[in-house]
Amino acid sequence: MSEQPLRVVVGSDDAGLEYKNALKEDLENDSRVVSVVDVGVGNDEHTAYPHVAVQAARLVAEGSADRALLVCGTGLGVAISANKVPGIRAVTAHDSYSVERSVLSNNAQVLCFGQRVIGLELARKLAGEWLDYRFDSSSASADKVAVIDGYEGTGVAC
Ligand SMILES: O=C[C@H](O)[C@H](O)COP(=O)(O)O
Repeated sequence: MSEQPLRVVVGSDDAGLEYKNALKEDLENDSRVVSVVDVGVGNDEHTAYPHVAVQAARLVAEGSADRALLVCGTGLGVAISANKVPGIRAVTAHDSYSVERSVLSNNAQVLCFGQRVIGLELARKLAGEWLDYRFDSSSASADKVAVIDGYEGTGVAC
């Protein structure tokens, strides 16, 4: 049975613009993706990365999108920012195993890349792999993700 195609949000600051645009084009031409929403930045825009990352993460948190792919210089600032949105698990991952586990272990909905850290072709390959993974809510990892959620808000794990 084929997986449900994904609704993906893309976003970047000016330091990640080139990769964001390239990844967006890949996603738009990928049958595993049903829609791509670009929350910026556009050419010659200099919005600070937290604004873009939080806008993208909110779309995921409210259920308007399944995942977000964010790019800044390092992939760190967008991840930190996206994680401020309740319910969001955002990671920076620049290797294949971490990308896989970000979904299968952590049920992360947001993947972040650093344009100044990895090559474009590696970013494209990792993004392609990422689309194939789906979290298994019956896996042993699910209880651990629930613990993360339990800390959210109250600071006390359920
Ligand atoms: O994490 C932050 C990003 O890398 C951003 O693109 C660059 O931030 P800076 O200009 O503050 O170094």
